[in-house]
Amino acid sequence: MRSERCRKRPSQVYCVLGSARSSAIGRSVLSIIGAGSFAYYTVKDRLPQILTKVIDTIHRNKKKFFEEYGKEGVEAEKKAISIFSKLRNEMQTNKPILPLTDNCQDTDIWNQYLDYQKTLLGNGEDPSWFRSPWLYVECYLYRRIQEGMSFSPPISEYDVFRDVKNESFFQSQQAMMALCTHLQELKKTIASLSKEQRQEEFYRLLQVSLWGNKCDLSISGGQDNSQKSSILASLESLKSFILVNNMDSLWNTLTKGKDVGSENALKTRVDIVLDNAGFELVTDFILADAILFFNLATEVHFHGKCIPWFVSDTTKHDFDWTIQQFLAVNHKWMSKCGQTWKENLKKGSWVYHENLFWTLPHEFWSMEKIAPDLYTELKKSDLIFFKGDLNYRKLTGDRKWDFTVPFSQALKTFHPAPLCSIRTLKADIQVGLQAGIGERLSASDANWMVSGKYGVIQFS
Ligand SMILES: O=P(O)(O)OC[C@H]1O[C@](O)(CO)[C@@H](O)[C@@H]1O
Ligand SMILES: [Mn+2]
Repeated sequence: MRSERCRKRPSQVYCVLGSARSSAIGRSVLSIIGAGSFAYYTVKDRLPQILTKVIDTIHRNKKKFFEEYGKEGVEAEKKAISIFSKLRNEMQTNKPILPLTDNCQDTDIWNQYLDYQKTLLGNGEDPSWFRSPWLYVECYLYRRIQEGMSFSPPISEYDVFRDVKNESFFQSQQAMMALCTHLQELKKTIASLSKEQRQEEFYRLLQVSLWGNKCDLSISGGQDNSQKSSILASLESLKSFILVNNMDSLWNTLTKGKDVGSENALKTRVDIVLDNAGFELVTDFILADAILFFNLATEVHFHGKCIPWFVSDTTKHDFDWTIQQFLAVNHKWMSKCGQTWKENLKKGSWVYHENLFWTLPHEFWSMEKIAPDLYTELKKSDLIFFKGDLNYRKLTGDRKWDFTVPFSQALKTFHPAPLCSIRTLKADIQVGLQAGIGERLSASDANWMVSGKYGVIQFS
């Protein structure tokens, strides 16, 4: 039985297989083997914890399913719980990774990727939960959750992370209000701002968007991780935690050949590959709003996920829901923001895109082969922001690069347009550092790569 989510997807071009094989050559991939690594801890503790929360959420919604679908809804609840309990057991007992059976648009790509993983292991051995690349297994879990829901009609369309995403949104409302107020005040004074002041404001909002990335619900195992207070006041003190800060390159890219402040901006397109819904998404909206308002671009294109992903990642529903919340809230500046954002979408100066590639396990350097339509779309951009940790892992192939390897080298062949990662560090991978920095941090703080305390605004 195929779920709506599977069926209604726009048809997209995918080439199964392709050059993924050669991409594995070179640096070794972060693997789960070896107790003590962050990858091992993720699969041993964090992912089962997330799955347990999924089971609890489905159970908590039993009444709602009954009200919506009657007895069938309750049957579906039971079925989903049984599927996910079995899945948790597979994971915890290190069973082989199973092929998908749900017949969606990306099912074959996933299954061929599994075959490919098998060839990498050799000796006819099957990849298992603890004997596979970390990035692959973690992505696979979310795809299995999607499959489990598709086998549980009529509740298949239910987003098992919606409750926790919405809760986290409401927890950070104060911080959102502060941001919206700041933006509206900025808009009032814009005419009197010099080029340098505009630049300073742009930098401020970039940093807000960076620290917004602390708030993901995957690192916290699904526990509340929202931004409670205004982030603006903390920016100065957080500056020293930005390990790579290429904000000048971003400003130069967006202002090159332009008279900043003039109304007649040349057609310029910025893309934001979104990460988490909730506070982070709002920081991205604020940044996107300011980019248009400062005439740094004429269009902002957002890219979201087709299925619930890494707990808090933004889907189309989250995107629309967030704007709806802003429109409905009883706060002058929040609703003003909501109106502007709704109009932007209507006018086409904001555009939302979906593509299945974002919920595949592939490194971005295989995008051109696997999802050529998406690669072509991104080539139209003047600057692409990649938000968050998972995007960074996919940009750099989740490889054990030396800290000083240039970012553009770690991207291998992925160069659709000038791009920038805005990411707090939550996985043990980092490139493009000045010599000695990585070693110094490792000596003073064993968790510096996974705590979310450090960040990068890294341009290529
Ligand atoms: O929302 P983000 O920033 O992509 O982070 C996702 C999380 O998933 C991971 O990539 C793996 O669990 C972490 O490194 C990170 O905490
Ligand atoms: Mn995320």
